[in-house]
Amino acid sequence: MQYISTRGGIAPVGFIQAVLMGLADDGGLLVPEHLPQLSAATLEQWRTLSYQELTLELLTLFAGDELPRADLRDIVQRSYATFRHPDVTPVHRLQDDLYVLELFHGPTFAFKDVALQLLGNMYAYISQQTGSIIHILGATSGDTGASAIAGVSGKPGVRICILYPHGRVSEVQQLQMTTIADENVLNLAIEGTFDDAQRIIKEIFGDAAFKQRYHLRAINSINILRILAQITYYFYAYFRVSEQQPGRSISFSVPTGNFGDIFAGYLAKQMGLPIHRLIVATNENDILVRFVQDGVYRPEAFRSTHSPSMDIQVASNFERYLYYLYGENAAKVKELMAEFRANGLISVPQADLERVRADFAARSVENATCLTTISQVYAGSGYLLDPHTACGVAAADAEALGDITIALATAHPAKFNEAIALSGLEQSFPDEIQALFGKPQRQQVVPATSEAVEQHLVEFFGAASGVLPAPEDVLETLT
Ligand SMILES: N[C@@H](CCOP(=O)(O)O)C(=O)O
Repeated sequence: MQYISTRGGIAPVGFIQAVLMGLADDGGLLVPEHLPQLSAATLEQWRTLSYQELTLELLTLFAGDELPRADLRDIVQRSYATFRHPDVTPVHRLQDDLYVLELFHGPTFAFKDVALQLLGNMYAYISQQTGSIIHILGATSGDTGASAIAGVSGKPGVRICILYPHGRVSEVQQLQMTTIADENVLNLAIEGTFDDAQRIIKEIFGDAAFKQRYHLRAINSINILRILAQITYYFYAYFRVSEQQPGRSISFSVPTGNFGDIFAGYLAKQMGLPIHRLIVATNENDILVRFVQDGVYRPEAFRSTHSPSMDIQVASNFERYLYYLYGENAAKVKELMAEFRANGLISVPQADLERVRADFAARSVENATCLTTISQVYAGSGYLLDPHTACGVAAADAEALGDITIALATAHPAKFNEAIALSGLEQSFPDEIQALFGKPQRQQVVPATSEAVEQHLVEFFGAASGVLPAPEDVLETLT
């Protein structure tokens, strides 16, 4: 399997090069050259696989023979051995036609662990096999940062710097990042929003000389492995629920900010998993909902909400979706992204919008509805939703598709004690989270500019960058 850019400006690269490249060198995003198509017979065979076995089958399709299957199996096994549930991502029936897919059983209690445990182990493997260093730069609105740090912390050959919006993540999210004592971890709290943080890392990754000098790697969902690893749970959940509800049409409701999680569902659908619709569930930062409704993708004023991980205006994976919406036409994507840079919007005609709506429904959920959903679901079932999952459940209710709907439970409520308290509810913290309170924190507050961040990176990554090679220089030792 080869990987190409959504903007068509790079020569195809293999799986490991794609993981290492992160953002494509032409500023686009990497996508597989073709999407594997799965027959009904294959789906039937896969139905009985464990989560780990299913991940191995899916990843083998995308990794080809670039790394030995035994090594890939070992990476997968170690990645999910850290989860607290034997099913890794179990489903829970909440109401008659509504299930939640619990994605929060990993080390940091958020869905990001599913992909970031794997990506962390993949980076450590590449570093070990090639004797090279991995320097990671990532941006977070709260969950990715903690998961990424947990994925690599303490792993030799890997250093990580995370940018997050100062004062705009939950207390627990901040503690999960800043209480890590590992010297390989640097937290920069930037004076801006998540969109500023994401813009800064794209600018830095776009500076080819800087990226190369400091061997920078991505852990955000601009990295294609993030998306590929998240495909598994759509299959796994579909198999579990369709066993219980044979013959029913199944849709997914996905709380989304950066369009990465729902894009993984879209790929699963494109590969042949018979998902009916994907519901885009946002908070009041509703750029994606307005796009599905009006065909216009245009950022508006940023809003702080009870679901801070989705406080995002510019969704980085939207570009990957445009690539598929326009029949894998990289020239068209390049033109649309240039239009976005020049005019601050992308507008699609009605005929194209109909194709969007064949796959997606969309709802934004106001702050007040988010809180009432948490309290009402708790009153009705005793099940405590986190505020992001509450957006997914509220969007599923509002859409009333008549299907079985699986709402992705993207985080554990303990990560968002502020919103739970505002819903009038109390909760006890899992031990791992309780232990964070009162620990010393390490973070530096920096202005929201690439220059300010680059200064810190030079200091943090600088010394090691000159000593050890980049994996690309020694990649043949892997194959
Ligand atoms: N919601 C995310 C924002 C970053 O998204 P990613 O999927 O591209 O890593 C977060 O919690 O950090």
